[in-house]
Amino acid sequence: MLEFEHDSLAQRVLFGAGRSSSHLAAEVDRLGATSVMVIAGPAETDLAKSVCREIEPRLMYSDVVPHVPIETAEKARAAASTHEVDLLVSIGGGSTTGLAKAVALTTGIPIVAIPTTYAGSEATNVWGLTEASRKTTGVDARVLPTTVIYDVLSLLTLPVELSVASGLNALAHSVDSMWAPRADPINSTLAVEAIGALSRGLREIKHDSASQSGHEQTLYGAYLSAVAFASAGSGLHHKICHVLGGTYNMPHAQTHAVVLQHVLEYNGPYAPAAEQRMAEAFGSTSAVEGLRSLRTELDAPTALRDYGLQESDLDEAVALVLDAAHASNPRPVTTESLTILLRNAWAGTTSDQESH
Ligand SMILES: NC(=O)c1ccc[n+]([C@@H]2O[C@H](COP(=O)([O-])OP(=O)(O)OC[C@H]3O[C@@H](n4cnc5c(N)ncnc54)[C@H](O)[C@@H]3O)[C@@H](O)[C@H]2O)c1
Ligand SMILES: O=C(O)CCC(=O)CC(=O)O
Repeated sequence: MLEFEHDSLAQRVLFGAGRSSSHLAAEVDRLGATSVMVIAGPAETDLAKSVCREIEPRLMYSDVVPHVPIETAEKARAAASTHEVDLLVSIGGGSTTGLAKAVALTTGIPIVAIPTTYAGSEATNVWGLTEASRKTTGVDARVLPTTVIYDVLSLLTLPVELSVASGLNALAHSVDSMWAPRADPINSTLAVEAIGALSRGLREIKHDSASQSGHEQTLYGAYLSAVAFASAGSGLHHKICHVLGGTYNMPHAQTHAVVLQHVLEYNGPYAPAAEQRMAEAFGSTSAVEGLRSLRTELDAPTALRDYGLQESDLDEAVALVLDAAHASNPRPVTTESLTILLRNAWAGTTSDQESH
């Protein structure tokens, strides 16, 4: 029996290599904006100047901080108010999009997002803010960018390690969508298509870090993944990464890249239909094996301890994730099972090697 409720988010998506500048000018015109605030971190300033060459921004704003601390959000909101901004343009990764969303959340100012990583925040109505070492997330229609402009040329500068980690962040949106609280046949289908595109694209990028077709496939897969994630919600994987990012200031993409294999190994046997569909998308006999061999080929990040998590943080992290873990998970999550999962992710060992 097929029975589900599905909400699709309305958004304009413009995809084209070398088109970001003209697409942005056309969108500013279409939206009738007269006071544009461009948000781009210091490393993306030159790119932003180039992308904005056909418009006249009122303000170029570069105070971007990972995980959007509330103080950073408040300063950006004040700048938007001082300059009577009527359109936000974010040019950068998820941290930059996240800051634009924080401004939109309290002001309702529309966003045009031009992503430069595969994080996918541009396609979701999810916001995140960090206050006193705790990350809060929420869903609000005001933060969904009105328009997303994808230009693969803005991603060719990504170092291969960051492409891999960020691409695996996108892959995690898809895999987790297969068992997240609002998983349904529509978001599962998007997720499966995304897994195929991301696997192909990332292999091409690993072979040639400036491969345009590799980045294009990965960008397409990242968009589909984010749409699936926005629709299906956060599953166990996202709950874990949310705690690790917000509480221990772990780097977002690398954390996702490490944790994904452990969550897939944990849940896969308890979700056989999803596992089978993902296996086909990976072109493998099982999803677990498909992800394992992709990660090996990509030389993906393997251990959370390499990214700043201390062994002494693990017990607290387990407790925080358990508080947030959703009952929809296909396999029950207990203190013991989560401790093993997180300890393995911390040490970079697999469930059959068990770290102690
Ligand atoms: N709200 C959502 O739906 C959602 C979804 C995914 C991620 N996020 C949030 O996004 C943040 C992580 O985003 P991220 O992983 O993109 O990291 P990021 O935006 O912090 O960027 C990581 C690094 O990559 C650099 N960079 C970005 N684009 C580049 C390019 N094209 N070439 C070279 N360097 C480049 C940046 O300068 C930065 O140093 C987290 O805070 C996460 O919570 C939110
Ligand atoms: O915007 C946020 O910080 C919360 C959503 C998020 O980070 C999704 C993810 O974990 O990739």
